[in-house]
Amino acid sequence: MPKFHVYGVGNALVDLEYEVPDSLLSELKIDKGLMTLIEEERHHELLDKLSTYQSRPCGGGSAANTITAAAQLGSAAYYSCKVANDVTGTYFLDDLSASGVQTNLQRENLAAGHTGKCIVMVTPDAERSMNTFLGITREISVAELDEAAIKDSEYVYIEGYLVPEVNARAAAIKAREIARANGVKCSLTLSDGNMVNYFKDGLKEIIGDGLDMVFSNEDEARLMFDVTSIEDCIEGMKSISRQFAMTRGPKGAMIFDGEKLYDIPAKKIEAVDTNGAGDIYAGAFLHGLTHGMRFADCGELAGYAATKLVQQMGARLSDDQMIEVSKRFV
Ligand SMILES: Nc1ncnc2c1ncn2[C@@H]1O[C@H](COP(=O)(O)OP(=O)(O)OP(=O)(O)O)[C@@H](O)[C@H]1O
Ligand SMILES: O=C(O)C(=O)C[C@H](O)[C@H](O)CO
Repeated sequence: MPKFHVYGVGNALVDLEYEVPDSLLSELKIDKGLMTLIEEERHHELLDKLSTYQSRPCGGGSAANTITAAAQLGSAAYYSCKVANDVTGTYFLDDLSASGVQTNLQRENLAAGHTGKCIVMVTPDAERSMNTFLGITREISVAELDEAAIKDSEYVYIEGYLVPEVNARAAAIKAREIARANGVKCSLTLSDGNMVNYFKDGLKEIIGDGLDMVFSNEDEARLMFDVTSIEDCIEGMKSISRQFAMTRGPKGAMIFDGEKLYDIPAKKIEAVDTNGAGDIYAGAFLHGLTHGMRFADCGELAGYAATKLVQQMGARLSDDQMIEVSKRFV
């Protein structure tokens, strides 16, 4: 038995989440529903403009959300990432260790700098628009990978958000190569429309000659394969991965186990914040896959967890909430 069920690699970010009206997005020229990379100056400018709004920090980072969710459900999990020796970095690491996630980082050896932060603006339609200041995670590279841990894992999970920086992309590709050479399954999330729009070739480099499992929402799939119909998205997803899950917000998800396609509807609920919906979906799905659950049941578990998450603010559920999720699927 491998030591880890899931090994993730991605950005380490702490989210600062704000509930804002749509008019503020237009005023601040924010791309609605997308993730935009910003520099430190813009980060401070946005914080100033948001100073009259309530916010609370919360562990974020797409793959970190996924790996944490899997760990909360009981998976043995590892996360490769980079934080600085500041308050935000300590906050991020405390969060990971509270969920039992192992990492490559040692608190006494953290470099100086700024840990990455993501300003998440949530509008009344529950859509999240993100502005990310990567800080030190911009430097994530193959040095953050733990080859022995990858070899001792059942699944590697890579976030598409690693694609813009050459060194980060190299780490994603290396993680896939180590996995492939050692019979470890490899999965990826396409992450975001902007990543697909601007870095499609880089994502193709990460995908290589195909993966075991890919997570995408339907908009990302449309952009990735330059198609409009859901049928063409499905064909596109089949061309890059043996299995896949294509999430569709309130419509649920379409999942493919290599032979059969399942259309799994979502429960009708009132969503307040969709930040992290795709992340927790992937985490619960990977937990199911690595714990002998049938493929369709992984989709049910993932959808249940994601639908629970979007009914509250923040990208993560508490340990107690995750225990409730897991109890429904024993
Ligand atoms: N409005 C909603 N009602 C019910 N379930 C929802 C809703 N929005 C999201 N979900 C659940 O979350 C899953 C993932 O949602 P979605 O397709 O929006 O992911 P995403 O776009 O990757 O999210 P994000 O990028 O914000 O993490 C859906 O398959 C569904 O189970
Ligand atoms: O911007 C990135 O790189 C992200 O991964 C953003 C995350 O999805 C965000 O922190 C959500 O928790």
